[in-house]
Amino acid sequence: MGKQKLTRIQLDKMKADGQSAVWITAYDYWTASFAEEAGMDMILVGDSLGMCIYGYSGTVPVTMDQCIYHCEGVRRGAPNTFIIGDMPFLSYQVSVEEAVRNAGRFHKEAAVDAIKLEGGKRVCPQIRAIADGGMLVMGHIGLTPQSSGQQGGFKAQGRHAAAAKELIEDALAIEEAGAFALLVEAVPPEVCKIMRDRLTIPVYSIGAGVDADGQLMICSDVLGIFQAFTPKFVKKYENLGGKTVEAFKQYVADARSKAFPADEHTYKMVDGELAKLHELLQK
Ligand SMILES: Nc1nc(=O)c2c([nH]1)NC[C@@H]1CN(c3ccc(C(=O)N[C@@H](CCC(=O)O)C(=O)O)cc3)CN21
Ligand SMILES: CC(C)C(=O)C(=O)O
Ligand SMILES: [Mg+2]
Repeated sequence: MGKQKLTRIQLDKMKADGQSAVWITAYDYWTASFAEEAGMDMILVGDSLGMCIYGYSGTVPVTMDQCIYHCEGVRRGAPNTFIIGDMPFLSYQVSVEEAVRNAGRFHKEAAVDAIKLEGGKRVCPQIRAIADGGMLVMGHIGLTPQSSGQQGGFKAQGRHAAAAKELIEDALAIEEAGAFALLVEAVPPEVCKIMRDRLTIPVYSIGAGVDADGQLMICSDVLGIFQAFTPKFVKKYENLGGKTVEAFKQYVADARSKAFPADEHTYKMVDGELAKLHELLQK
């Protein structure tokens, strides 16, 4: 028997027990299958795929279709893991109706377990409507890449008392609107701890310190395959970028020197058929 997919009831219990839920992003089949094998509690198919997979400089260009396709692959790779679809820019901002319809698309077309969207009080009507539609919604505050223009770039948030107080009010409003969990990104740990202590729902951190109900990291950062920049909160556990270049260089060298392909990489003609072929070619 494989592992059992978590439910929100278990996620709530993990918070109550002080047990960290650990999750990572994945954008494709094989990363998802490794994440499931490694025992991740959840997988986020982040709109960070725009940067990590497509090479955009931000997440704003990412479309619903791109998110759905990547969620489908991730679901096939991790059939027994709680998967969260990340709603891309303009899939929920225009109206509550569009938000519900697009949240529903993630569920119908990609069999996600929940969706996540960015913003505080200003997206609470959308959070309420999606929850009323029967879906699990996760909030996301602090550094919110889809509004990086307003934030003046990818900058840590809530470092001053007034801004921190606003973030805490956003967190409370998100819980009140019916979110099942909240993600806090690039915020001082003290502020995240206050949210974790004041909210009933789990509060997860990416770059918001250890005093949270769990941790998220981006797979491309953990593996060392994202080259454009390294957020302060990233810990690289591997250098797959460097290892990939090394492997590719080895292949180039072998193929150029004809060390590859070797005999064991080739197919043999059936016994006696080569002689027959030469005979046929004489005619
Ligand atoms: N690969 C990857 N990892 C991520 O964590 C990530 C993405 N992509 N794409 C979307 C956003 C962008 N992210 C970021 C980017 C930078 C910082 C950061 O630490 N910025 C510094 C310097 C900012 C400055 O002054 O220029 C900071 O202190 O806030 C944090 C999160 C998080 N997200
Ligand atoms: C950076 C995380 C929180 C995210 O939303 C994503 O991966 O898209
Ligand atoms: Mg995102």
